[in-house]
Amino acid sequence: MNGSYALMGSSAIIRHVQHLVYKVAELSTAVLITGEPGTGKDAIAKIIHERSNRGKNPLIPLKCSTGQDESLELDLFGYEAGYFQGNAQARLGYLQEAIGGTLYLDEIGKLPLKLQASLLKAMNDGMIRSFGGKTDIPINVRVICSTSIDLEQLVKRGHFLEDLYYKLSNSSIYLPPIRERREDIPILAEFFVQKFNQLKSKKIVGISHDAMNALLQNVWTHNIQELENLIERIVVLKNSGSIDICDLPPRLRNLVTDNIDAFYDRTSQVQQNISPIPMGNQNNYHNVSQQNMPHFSKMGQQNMNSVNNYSQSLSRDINSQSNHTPTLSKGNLNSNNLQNNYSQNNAVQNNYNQNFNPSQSSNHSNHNPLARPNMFEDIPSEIDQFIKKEIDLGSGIDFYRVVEEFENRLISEALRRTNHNKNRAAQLLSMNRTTLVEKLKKRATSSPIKAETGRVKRNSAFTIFDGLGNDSSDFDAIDFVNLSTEDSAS
Ligand SMILES: Nc1ncnc2c1ncn2[C@@H]1O[C@H](COP(=O)(O)OP(=O)(O)OP(=O)(O)O)[C@@H](O)[C@H]1O
Repeated sequence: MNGSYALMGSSAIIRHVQHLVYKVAELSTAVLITGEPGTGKDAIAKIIHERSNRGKNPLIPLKCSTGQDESLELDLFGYEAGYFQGNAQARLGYLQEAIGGTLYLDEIGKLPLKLQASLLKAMNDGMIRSFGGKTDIPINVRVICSTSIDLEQLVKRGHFLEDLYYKLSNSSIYLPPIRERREDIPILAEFFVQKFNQLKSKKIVGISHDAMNALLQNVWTHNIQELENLIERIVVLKNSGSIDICDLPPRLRNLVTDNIDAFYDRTSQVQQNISPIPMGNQNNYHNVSQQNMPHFSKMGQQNMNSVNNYSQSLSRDINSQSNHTPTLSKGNLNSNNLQNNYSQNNAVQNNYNQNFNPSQSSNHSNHNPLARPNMFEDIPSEIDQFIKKEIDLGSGIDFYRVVEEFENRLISEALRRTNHNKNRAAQLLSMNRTTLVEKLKKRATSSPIKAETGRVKRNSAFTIFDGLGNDSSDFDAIDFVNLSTEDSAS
């Protein structure tokens, strides 16, 4: 939990996360932050705490994956003097230390079941009793948790308390791996160069095109942490100049491609292969992604049009930088300086965005699987078609029906894209999970026809929008069935 308090990135995803961070910072409820290791969960927890009205009070971190069950329990609840034989001194538990502030439980999925129950009780009662204590102590503590394991799976297997899961996941933030938001790599890499320039008193001026090209194509199994460690190592070994391809480790040097379009096409295949794999299967995930990594040509190729365009457009664009890059900057790590240095690098980011993010560049508009500025961009045209059809039929438009259709379509699409994970679907739609569940319940009770089996058949509204080539009939049925089981508690 040390280091910078800045949240860097310009992808649609990171902007969405920033939005969620602002929203949950205003609340006092528990927060669950999910994502693979190194995606920035600790950083987000810190920012939420800093931005909340508890920000001036302590943020107490506890890693649930370390220590024995008993010592974790003592850490959390504390003990009175004389509780152990020969132990004279009392010790305050973390829950007490965090009073008025935040307790951050890292890797909550590793918390033993017995302790999960004690934590849930403490959260529900707002009271704890230390070991050897005779009275209950009121605690006003916000709990933020993080996990890189899929808690839903743990609940299903009986390794995690369902009630605790629902209490925590009411406000949840998912951080996708960096390979799903590669647009953020240049900005993060440049940010880390500045960070370690300051910390190590170095004067590295930036990252060359070839080197950045390789960074963009790496798989980053340990996500941002791996990128940060790499940049730190390079800055330590170098004194000045820019980071070039020869400064990178050999496995990265081989990633430079002579054809950036080929890279996008190949990466698209990789992404299609890996995206549906749930968080819990990270090992499989890495295997799959590595198997499918494209074979890039060796370094030194110069015909990377996109990259060359970058340098030509740099001077042209340097004066027209937008402020769209979210930077949540706080804290003690000379963040002002970092931000100042960093803002100069916005130019670099935007140029990389233009060259590597085809959604912002007409040259590549059909290629980019990496940037997802608008996850639902295909939906408005479907709605347009639907409206046209209604008008053509001469029946006019039923305003409320069209609005309802649009809402249904967005919800269905979000669920489909998240493999029916309601937490993530709610995140995609920037709505609370409970709101989503309510809407699904309404949808289930208002129109669908229940079959004898208890499953729910799609109503005609969904058929109208079945134009994506995806058979969503099973999906709708499964979705409503889930409602009566999984969601009845929430
Ligand atoms: N968006 C970001 N902008 C700047 N730095 C970031 C960002 N996300 C993560 N980092 C940095 O990357 C490093 C790894 O992030 P962090 O420790 O928060 O990840 P994590 O998901 O909590 O990892 P773990 O699961 O291993 O605890 C930290 O130094 C953090 O400051």
